[in-house]
Amino acid sequence: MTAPLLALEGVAAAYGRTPVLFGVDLTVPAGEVVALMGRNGMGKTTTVRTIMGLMPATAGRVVWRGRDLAGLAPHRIAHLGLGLVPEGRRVFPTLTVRETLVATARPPAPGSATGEPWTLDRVHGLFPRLAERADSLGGQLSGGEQQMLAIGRALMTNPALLILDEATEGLAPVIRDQIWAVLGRLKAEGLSILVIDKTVSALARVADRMAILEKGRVVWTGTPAALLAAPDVQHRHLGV
Ligand SMILES: Nc1ncnc2c1ncn2[C@@H]1O[C@H](COP(=O)(O)OP(=O)(O)OP(=O)(O)O)[C@@H](O)[C@H]1O
Repeated sequence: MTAPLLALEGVAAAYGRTPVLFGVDLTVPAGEVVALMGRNGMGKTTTVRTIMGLMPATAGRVVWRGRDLAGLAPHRIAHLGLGLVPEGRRVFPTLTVRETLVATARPPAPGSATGEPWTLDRVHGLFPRLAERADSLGGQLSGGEQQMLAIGRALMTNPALLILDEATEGLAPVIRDQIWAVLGRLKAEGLSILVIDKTVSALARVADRMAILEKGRVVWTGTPAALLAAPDVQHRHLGV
């Protein structure tokens, strides 16, 4: 069996003296879409921050293609092929859309190309709105446009794994639908994706496997079909 692209093995993390993750086990196999779910405050964003090296794991390991990422700075981790679409989008307010996309462009990390490299034209093909807004400053964009830009910016780094933290939160339904459609296209191209979101039905359509985080631990994993067939699990762990 080949090693998974990303594996979290018993990962713990804390804010100061307050532990938040208590041993997270999570695997993203190459070419798969994994959904990470959980109610507010259960540790999803903290898990992402720990993967990206934005905070240290106090126990356990984050392993990328068999390599322990402990001690690597966030930019080094990103350069290995992890592309983050952060919660809250964090677009650069004083750069134009074009400048943002060009400034973040990188070739794929060695051995991690999953298809045709991402270019400005390819990102515009995915999000035509970004072409129309190419000369607008990040700070002038609507929430939906900022989200498209955050995804385009991550794709321009030619990631082997795209990580999206609440990428549809607070957006109009029509924009959410566009983003889910884009994730479907990226999956069809073979990109590996770790997606955090609250919309179970949309996640179930795109994901190969799903994991539920509760109080800093993964308490359930399974297929979308298994989750959809288990309303008690959804009710107990997701409050839906
Ligand atoms: N900077 C911080 N300092 C202290 N505690 C924090 C900090 N950020 C998050 N926490 C706490 O850590 C826990 C996990 O938060 P986290 O943001 O990882 O959850 P989440 O599952 O992503 O939630 P949400 O869906 O609300 O984004 C929460 O109890 C939260 O209050």
